[in-house]
Amino acid sequence: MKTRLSVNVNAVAVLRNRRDLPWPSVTGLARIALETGAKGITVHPRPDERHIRGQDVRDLADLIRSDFTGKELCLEGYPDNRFLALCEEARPDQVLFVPDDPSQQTSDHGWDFEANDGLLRRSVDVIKNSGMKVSLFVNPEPDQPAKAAAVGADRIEVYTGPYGACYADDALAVTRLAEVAATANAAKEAGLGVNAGHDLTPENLPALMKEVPFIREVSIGHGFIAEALIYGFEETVRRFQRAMSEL
Ligand SMILES: CC(=O)[C@@H](O)[C@H](O)COP(=O)(O)O
Ligand SMILES: NCC(=O)COP(=O)(O)O
Repeated sequence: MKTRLSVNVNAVAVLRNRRDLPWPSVTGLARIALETGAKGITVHPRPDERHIRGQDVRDLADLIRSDFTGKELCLEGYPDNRFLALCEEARPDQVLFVPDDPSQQTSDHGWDFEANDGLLRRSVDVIKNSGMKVSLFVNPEPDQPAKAAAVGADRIEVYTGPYGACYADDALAVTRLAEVAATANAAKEAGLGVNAGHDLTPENLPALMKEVPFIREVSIGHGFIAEALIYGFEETVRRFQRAMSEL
């Protein structure tokens, strides 16, 4: 089973929103990524619409549904009524619930399952009853996947930010990678699919894929856009695929 690459295009919307103009085009660049071989698009429509807006979600859902059979849309967000309503409207293939406070700069931690048990059970039910996959963002701690399974998740997404941040410290990277791998193995034992995301790059992906070859999907945004500014979207998809040994 090959690991799927889902390109997160939040940062394209950051650039687009600098002016009251429709370029760079979120759907246009998503199309290039999908035509080049990415298996999906991920977006995080945050409450303040600092980057991805509700209309971007609708446009991406229409694009993938009409032109890219077999490719997937993943929506990420905190399960408030606004986000759940957007998921019901757009019907993505997968929803990732993250515990983000609206004021957070980015997603930088997984769920506190004890404190959010009722919210997660209700929200997971809403999405699964509508026929969409549910993934829950978890810290790289092996006791977390069982808690995700207990509230009904289909998958977890292991937060790989601490691993990605070790780009200059090989010893620490080994430790952080072991934490990710232990969490992924615990999820597999709990019968959950395993996704991974946050601060992944062509440099840190090979070791991750070697250690955890059963990852179903990696979603990559910040590192993807950083590469694409140098190499362009098409070549950057290929660079990530090589790093994932897809080619
Ligand atoms: C869930 C995750 O780790 C990222 O997709 C995050 O949602 C990115 O959000 P920003 O692009 O707003 O930093
Ligand atoms: N779920 C992770 C994601 O979609 C992208 O995270 P990042 O690569 O922007 O850190």
